[in-house]
Amino acid sequence: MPATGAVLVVDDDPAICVVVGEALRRQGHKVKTAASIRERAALMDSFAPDVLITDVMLPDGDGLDGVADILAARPDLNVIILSAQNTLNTAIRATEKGAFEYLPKPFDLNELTRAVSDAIGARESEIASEAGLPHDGLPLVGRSPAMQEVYRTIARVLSNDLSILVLGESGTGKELVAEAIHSLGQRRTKPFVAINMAAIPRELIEAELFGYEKGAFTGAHARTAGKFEQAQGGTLFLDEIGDMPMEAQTRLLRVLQSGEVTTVGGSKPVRVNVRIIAATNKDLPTLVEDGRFRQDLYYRLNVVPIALPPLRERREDVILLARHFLERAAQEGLPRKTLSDDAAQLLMAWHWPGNVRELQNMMQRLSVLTRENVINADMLRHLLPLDAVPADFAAPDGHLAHAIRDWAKRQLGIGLGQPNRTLHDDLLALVEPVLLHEVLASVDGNQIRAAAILGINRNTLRKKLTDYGLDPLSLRVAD
Ligand SMILES: Nc1ncnc2c1ncn2[C@@H]1O[C@H](COP(=O)(O)OP(=O)(O)OP(=O)(O)O)[C@@H](O)[C@H]1O
Repeated sequence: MPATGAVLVVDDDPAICVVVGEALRRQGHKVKTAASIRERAALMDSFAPDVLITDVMLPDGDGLDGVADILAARPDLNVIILSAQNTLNTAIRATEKGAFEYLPKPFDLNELTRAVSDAIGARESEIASEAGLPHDGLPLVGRSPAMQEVYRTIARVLSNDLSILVLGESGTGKELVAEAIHSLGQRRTKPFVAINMAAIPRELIEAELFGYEKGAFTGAHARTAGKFEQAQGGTLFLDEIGDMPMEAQTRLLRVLQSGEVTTVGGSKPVRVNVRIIAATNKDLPTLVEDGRFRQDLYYRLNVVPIALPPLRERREDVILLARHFLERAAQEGLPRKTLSDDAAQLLMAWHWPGNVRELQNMMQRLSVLTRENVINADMLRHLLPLDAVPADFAAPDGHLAHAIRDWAKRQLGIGLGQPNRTLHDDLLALVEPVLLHEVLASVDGNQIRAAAILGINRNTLRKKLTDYGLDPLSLRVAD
């Protein structure tokens, strides 16, 4: 039996209070709801919950403000933050305030109820320290679910020294993630040192990493500290770790195990205290299988993996990133440019083989090269290889976006003056059954596989099928 307790749900959306409240009551929890910070304060005293679930944007202020004070008075309380502002900033603020869990909206109800059970079960909940982290100038842009997952993991590793392995194609932001962990974490006053295994001749890697003594090899004129020593107290970023030669891997493993480095040609070990963040665009398990990467080193580095998906798998971030880079160019003194709707569509349709780096370069070029202030699709086509967008790729997405725009315009026209419209749900009710049907049909009605492809929980899928009256059995291919 999962542990049960008293839960206070604070959200100004009555629908969320009802749905979440019901789900928690079904699990045996006692639930009360509040719609504002004022109501929350009153119930904190009279109801004394074990878990507080609170939204951030509340009618009378920021739901996160005050959470640290509540926790100071009730250190045993577990706080779960819900937020529609799905940025790294919110994730970090939530963790800073000592929140047990942060769930971006829209959240999965099963995930929320599980978080409540975990919170009540975990008497020793890990409350992150009041580190006083900076809130401005956060480097990572993007609000896609994939980036939110990245933010949540970053927020969780700021107050510890666990080794991180950042995975992702070239240009997805792996180094930026490493820098963010360093500059927001407890080592931020110490050095961040990066070394790229693919950029250094193989025979020099050990000397670069561990340093060398005078005369260790031709040209070694003086004792030189390696990257480990340079990063003392801080963070060492080992980029392209999959390209590290085997001998260097063995030596690296020994350093990680002993916490000591010995320079090339030296004999006296030096104690080092560095946090390791490694990154690769290679499939390390395959390299391990092929005998090209040490399995023990892989396990040592892969304590907390952070996977950055390619940009084409988080298209909702493309426009946000594009605008961010145009704005940055403007701040650097280049003319300020904006994107027209059709330019934005074209950018969304491109498959971004070079990921965020490609998008960034493109925006910089546009800032310099276009004379007009508004960049339209024709200018993009003229200047950039975007006319190479494959027809079968761009067209369906483009048509879909057009269709949705037309539909939304129509609905907004119809709905003028009518309150309580539910446009978002109406659209979902139109498109979701089609998506579910196609995916289920592609896997012969197998709900487990369909849920995996869709990236949603199996129970969520089952509920949606019931809601839409879809029958997966009818999709089975007859033998
Ligand atoms: N989410 C993001 N928000 C803002 N800028 C980003 C983001 N992701 C990447 N960038 C920018 O894109 C460029 C490429 O990112 P980065 O160098 O971190 O990628 P990488 O995955 O380490 O690439 P490589 O594997 O080629 O070393 C950088 O200039 C970085 O600042």
